[in-house]
Amino acid sequence: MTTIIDGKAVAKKVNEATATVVAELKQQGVQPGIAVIIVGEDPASQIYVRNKNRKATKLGLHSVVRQLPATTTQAELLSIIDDYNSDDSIHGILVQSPLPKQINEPLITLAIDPKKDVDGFHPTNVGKLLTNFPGKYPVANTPRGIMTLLAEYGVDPAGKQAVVIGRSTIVGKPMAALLTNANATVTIAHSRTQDLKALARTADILVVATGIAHLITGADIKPGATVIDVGMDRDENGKLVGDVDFDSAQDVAGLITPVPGGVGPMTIATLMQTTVELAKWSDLGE
Ligand SMILES: Nc1nc2c(c(=O)[nH]1)N[C@@H](CN(C=O)c1ccc(C(=O)N[C@@H](CCC(=O)O)C(=O)O)cc1)CN2
Ligand SMILES: [Mg+2]
Repeated sequence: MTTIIDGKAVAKKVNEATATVVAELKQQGVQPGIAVIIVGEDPASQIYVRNKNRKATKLGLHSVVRQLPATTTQAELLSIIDDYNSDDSIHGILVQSPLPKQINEPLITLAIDPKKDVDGFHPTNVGKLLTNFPGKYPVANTPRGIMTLLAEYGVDPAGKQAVVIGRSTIVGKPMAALLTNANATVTIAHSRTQDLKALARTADILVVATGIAHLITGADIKPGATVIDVGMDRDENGKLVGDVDFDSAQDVAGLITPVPGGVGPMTIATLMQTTVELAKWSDLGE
């Protein structure tokens, strides 16, 4: 029997908890605020940003979307980030990725106040994650959301073999750090990994974040493994599919996330959760 992990249901649960915390914070005179900056007209990014704004407003947050033209310069973007860094009504700042090529993305990440870095991409926060630093700091929302899914479905990473395919700053690297901190034995694989599929078959927990449609099939999965598909790809008919071939994989996996409806919904739910935490930590000094 394979369990299909219901990301929508878990996201709903996370959002309900967030709404409760927002109501408590408002009683104490604090309204958590998020600013999302988007540069250019990438259609997928437009949808994600609209969904973030809708969800934030629905949960009672103060939500600002700053739409900038694709021709925005590095200096202009830095100046806008600076404004939000010193705006007390904003607790979380997010610059939607990808950015146009004239923008130096690492320098943008560095410009965000680490205390308002709701994506958890600032090197200060990445360093804290990597060192399993004590205390409170933001962690990248997609991998954090995946940890929430694992916990909800009773998958304890401790002592397990985990393979993370993909080494991005948004998913692969923070995912590997979170699994390591949870006492899994973690291997990061990527496009230069030799015999990737044999490695995938060693995983008790397999996280796939490559952007290659159907890279992993049932034949590459250890029977009973937990398979987490972060991919959002288009197949030859333009249909949204994952990096895992769900049809063949679901016969082999113990637990598996679908695309859509698995990891995706957790990204925005966890983003809202993180924004509210940042507000709590800064305004209530927690
Ligand atoms: N600054 C950031 N940029 C980007 C991030 C990020 O975390 N921070 N992540 C992605 C895009 N993303 C949010 O920004 C995102 C992607 C997917 C989903 C989602 O809900 N997916 C659904 C399917 C949606 C569809 O039908 O197209 C699902 O998988 O069920 C939410 C947010 C890149 N940029
Ligand atoms: Mg404040």
